[in-house]
Amino acid sequence: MLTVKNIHQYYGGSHILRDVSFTATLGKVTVLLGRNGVGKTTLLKSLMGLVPIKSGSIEFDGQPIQKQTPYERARAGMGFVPQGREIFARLTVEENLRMGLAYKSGSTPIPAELFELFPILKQFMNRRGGDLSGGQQQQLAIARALAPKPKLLILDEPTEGIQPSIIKDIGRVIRMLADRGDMAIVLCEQYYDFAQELADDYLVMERGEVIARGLGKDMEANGVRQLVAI
Ligand SMILES: Nc1ncnc2c1ncn2[C@@H]1O[C@H](COP(=O)(O)OP(=O)(O)OP(=O)(O)O)[C@@H](O)[C@H]1O
Repeated sequence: MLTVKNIHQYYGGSHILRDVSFTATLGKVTVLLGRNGVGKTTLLKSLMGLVPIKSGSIEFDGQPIQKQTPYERARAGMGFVPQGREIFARLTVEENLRMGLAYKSGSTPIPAELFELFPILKQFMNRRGGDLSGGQQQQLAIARALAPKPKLLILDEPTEGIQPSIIKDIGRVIRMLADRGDMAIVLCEQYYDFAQELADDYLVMERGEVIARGLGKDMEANGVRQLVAI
């Protein structure tokens, strides 16, 4: 589904991503771990085309996409939940969800399934995004990314600053989406237990490089917890 090969990225003269390669597969959650500042967000932004890569290739659904704009990547079926959520605070929940459908035709309805996944959004449909709790905003950001039915969902630290009950709900949704088998999920996460519970595959980054990888079920035995401990 997603094949990343040998990508390098720089901010000015700083070499941030160093020869990063990995794949994400339909039906699986690929977890990306690493301490603060190792380049995880930069990697996710590179996948979405939000920052340019210097070299390497990104193939999505059989097509090279590294030259495509973020808009084209979204249209191709890549969904992104950014760090810090970035919902539109002054727009209502409904309007935020419609933003997720912005590149579809105007008549595309908001999928009813989103309200089964996150019932609170139905209840707060006319409330402004900025008036939701952090956890509700995170659910909204995930629902907005899901609205156009992506084939790949990329999430950047969805548990950051979120209360435990909502973290559980978000975890259940991620597992359910992966188990349906028609979506690949890339999850960047600092919360180790959450990451381990969801991981089918894992990658650990350090100073812009992938330094460890394997199956989620082997994370504990492989000492990943120690690798990412602060
Ligand atoms: N826009 C930018 N311009 C210059 N340097 C940047 C920029 N964004 C990030 N960096 C630097 O790139 C490196 C990687 O940052 P990045 O945000 O990708 O790390 P991260 O692993 O996602 O960290 P965190 O967990 O804190 O979000 C850091 O050294 C950071 O200071």
